[in-house]
Amino acid sequence: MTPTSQHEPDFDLIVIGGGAVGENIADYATRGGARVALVESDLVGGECSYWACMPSKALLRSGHAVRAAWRVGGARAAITGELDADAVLSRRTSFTSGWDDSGQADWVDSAGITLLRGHARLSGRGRVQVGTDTLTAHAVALATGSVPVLPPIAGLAEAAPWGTREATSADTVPPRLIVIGGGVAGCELAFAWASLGSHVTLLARGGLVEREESFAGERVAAGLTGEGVDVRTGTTTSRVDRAADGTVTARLDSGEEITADEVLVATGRRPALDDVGLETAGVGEDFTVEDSMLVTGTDWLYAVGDVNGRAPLTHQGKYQARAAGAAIAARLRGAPAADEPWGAHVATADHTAVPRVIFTDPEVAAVGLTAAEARERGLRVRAVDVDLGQVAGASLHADDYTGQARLVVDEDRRVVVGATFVGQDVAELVHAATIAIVGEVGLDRLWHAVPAYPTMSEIWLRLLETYAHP
Ligand SMILES: Cc1cc2nc3c(=O)[nH]c(=O)nc-3n(C[C@H](O)[C@H](O)[C@H](O)COP(=O)(O)OP(=O)(O)OC[C@H]3O[C@@H](n4cnc5c(N)ncnc54)[C@H](O)[C@@H]3O)c2cc1C
Ligand SMILES: NC(=O)c1ccc[n+]([C@@H]2O[C@H](COP(=O)([O-])OP(=O)(O)OC[C@H]3O[C@@H](n4cnc5c(N)ncnc54)[C@H](O)[C@@H]3O)[C@@H](O)[C@H]2O)c1
Repeated sequence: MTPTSQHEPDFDLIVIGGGAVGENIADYATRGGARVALVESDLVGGECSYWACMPSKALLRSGHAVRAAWRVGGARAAITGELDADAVLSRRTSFTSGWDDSGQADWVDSAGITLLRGHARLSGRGRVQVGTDTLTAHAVALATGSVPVLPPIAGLAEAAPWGTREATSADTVPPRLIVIGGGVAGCELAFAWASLGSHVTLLARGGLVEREESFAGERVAAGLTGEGVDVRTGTTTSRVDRAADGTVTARLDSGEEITADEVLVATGRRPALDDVGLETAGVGEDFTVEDSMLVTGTDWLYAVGDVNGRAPLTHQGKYQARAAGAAIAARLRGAPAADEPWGAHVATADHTAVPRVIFTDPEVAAVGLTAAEARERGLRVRAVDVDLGQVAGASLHADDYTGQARLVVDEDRRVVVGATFVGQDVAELVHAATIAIVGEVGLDRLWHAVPAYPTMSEIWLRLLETYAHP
């Protein structure tokens, strides 16, 4: 990537894709002194701002607030009406700025980044085509995100189902909704629309949120059922049809048919690599990246965020972007990259310390490895489980609070390698666990991290006590 060409290229760095990740690479590289162009074909800000994290969490939040009050004696009496679905939808819209990206485009401009609108395509080393223009750069970063996968269910494509974009931007509540997919998006959106008054049927071919500890999926299923969702696990959908009156019918392998007003498909995503010209860079779609996000086998092409498939979450993509943006700027200056593990220019935490929060009720907040994953990696681990409801802070938080916490402890190093909390409002508990894992804080030292009384963080004390006295 050394700037050796005879003609100075148009930019030091061209970033393809202006989602949260692309914006961050561009920003960090610009701060490091690079001349950067950011190319976006749709809305600057990408999926997270307009059709994913922000609108989905806004759809969920109002229902969580009402249930939280309902669970506290005294506060319950103050709830005298129903959730106002129209107001929830309009609050959701405010979080997307009405799907208007001018605020984010202004920020790009103010950060000194050149914003180009249009579809970008690689056309060889350091060359990017945008419309009829071909631009050159020392380095190119792909931050094109991911696209939904439509499963091969007969009739499904013709039935024009909702994807997550439609489910996060709809402005009316379908009276009946079928959700296909029991992963994170399926569970969150089933919960959101049920809380807004839709009668939701969730069709999962296995269990729910199966990448997490199994108790997480079981508790999420109970939460969904409590919200009125008809949860069908271990179910295969063999056919979907939309009738002339607009209703949709899903036929299950059992022969049962379920009819609804809309069907949402949330069955996973794949890297967005269609028509990006990867072949012109001599790279296959099964590429891998180094920890600085440099595509293996190249010295100028980076792939950051959902597109590299490492940890498809906004916070993790932005973390990769900070590392990659700074690494690119350093390399352009001819400075050595800090690419040793945990250095400033690498995303080491992707391998061992990715935090995940599922914003259903109960919430699931987890980081690092599940017990099963740790064992698959050959670690000798012990799982320590504690009932979250035992903690004084939790019982104050909500009457009859129920929840569960698990630490996964590496018995050889006596450090935490995984943690999972399931219960109302546990999202904020996970960062302490992330710090313990990243910092490799020994269990003996963790005893000195005293949780304030009476907070839910006292769960840490119970977990350490249970570890010491199983
Ligand atoms: C329903 C849902 C809810 C989610 N909730 C959360 C959450 O709560 N927390 C969380 O951490 N993560 C969440 N995620 C995941 C999160 O949305 C993604 O991890 C994140 O958006 C990835 O950012 P990105 O910048 O890599 O990709 P994207 O946000 O997809 O941005 C990529 C951008 O590139 C543009 N682009 C693509 N190809 C080209 C091209 N050839 N030329 C020019 N531009 C191009 C696209 O238009 C897009 O704007 C959720 C995902 C979904 C589907
Ligand atoms: N709170 C959050 O952080 C959050 C929320 C939503 C999405 N996301 C991100 O977005 C990504 C995509 O979410 P997702 O839920 O679509 O993916 P996912 O991979 O979490 O879940 C996909 C689900 O679909 C199921 N599935 C696949 N094919 C199927 C079929 N033919 N029939 C029935 N079920 C089928 C899978 O078994 C799995 O349960 C996630 O990986 C996550 O990174 C994050």
